[in-house]
Amino acid sequence: MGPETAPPPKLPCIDLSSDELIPGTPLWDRTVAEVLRASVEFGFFEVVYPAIDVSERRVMFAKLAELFALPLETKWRNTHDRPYHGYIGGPPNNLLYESLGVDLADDMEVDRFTGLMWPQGNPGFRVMEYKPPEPSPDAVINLKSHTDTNFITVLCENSGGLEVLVDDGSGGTFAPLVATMPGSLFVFIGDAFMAWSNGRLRSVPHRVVLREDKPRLSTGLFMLPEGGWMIEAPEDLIGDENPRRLYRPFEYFDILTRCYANPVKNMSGQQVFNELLRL
Ligand SMILES: O=C(O)CCC(=O)C(=O)O
Ligand SMILES: [Fe+2]
Repeated sequence: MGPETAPPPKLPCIDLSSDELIPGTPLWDRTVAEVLRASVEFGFFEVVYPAIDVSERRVMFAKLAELFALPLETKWRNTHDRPYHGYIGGPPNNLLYESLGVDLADDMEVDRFTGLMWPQGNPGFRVMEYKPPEPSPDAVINLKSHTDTNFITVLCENSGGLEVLVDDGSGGTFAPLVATMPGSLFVFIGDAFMAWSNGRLRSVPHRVVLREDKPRLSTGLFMLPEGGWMIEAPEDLIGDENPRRLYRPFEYFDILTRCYANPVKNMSGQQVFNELLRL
């Protein structure tokens, strides 16, 4: 048997598709309140945002499949001195998960990346491919449970497999994130945002489990703070609920390095924040 997963509960889904979603309108204020509530209660939400239409997504995922089909030697060219920014996965480490990162993905960086990989353009996102287990009678965890260390992650995926830890009143169970609309994106609050918000927003453990005999492709936009700055919760977020700062000031890349310094690959970001920074 594969890892256990709960049936899908009602998870937050926020509609950002309306042209009338303009700052200052009641619709804007209601939507902001929904985003805040989902970030506090769940630490993630689905976004209905059909700006990338279904056919564009199909083209993008076909390109990504070509990208991951490149020889390993080509993908290895995408190196980076920061953990989790270059190429990850592939043999001999993990046959079931691969990812390629493009840092500060402006036009120049995307050109540099595509120059390494390909002559044509590609979106400047970290892209992930998960291979189904072979043969695949059972579900297999392709990406183990973790919280994201950064501020905000936006995921765009071609098929299911993503699961989040939801509170079931007895320590939590993993529930599949099933997109309610074909154009949906998934947004996750990361540990750095949790600490910056003085523990108000939640960073939620999630994982990837493939149950179908079909590879999963996913692109992620990972919003990180700039290096070299000390980050701490603003005064406004110290109040009735949390009358003092919960986390020490931190420099983001120092924390990221500590997450990956652990020999058993990584302490989860949440563990690092809680063990090293919690006041
Ligand atoms: O495959 C995905 O969409 C999730 C990837 C993920 O959770 C991560 O890279 O932090
Ligand atoms: Fe993640």
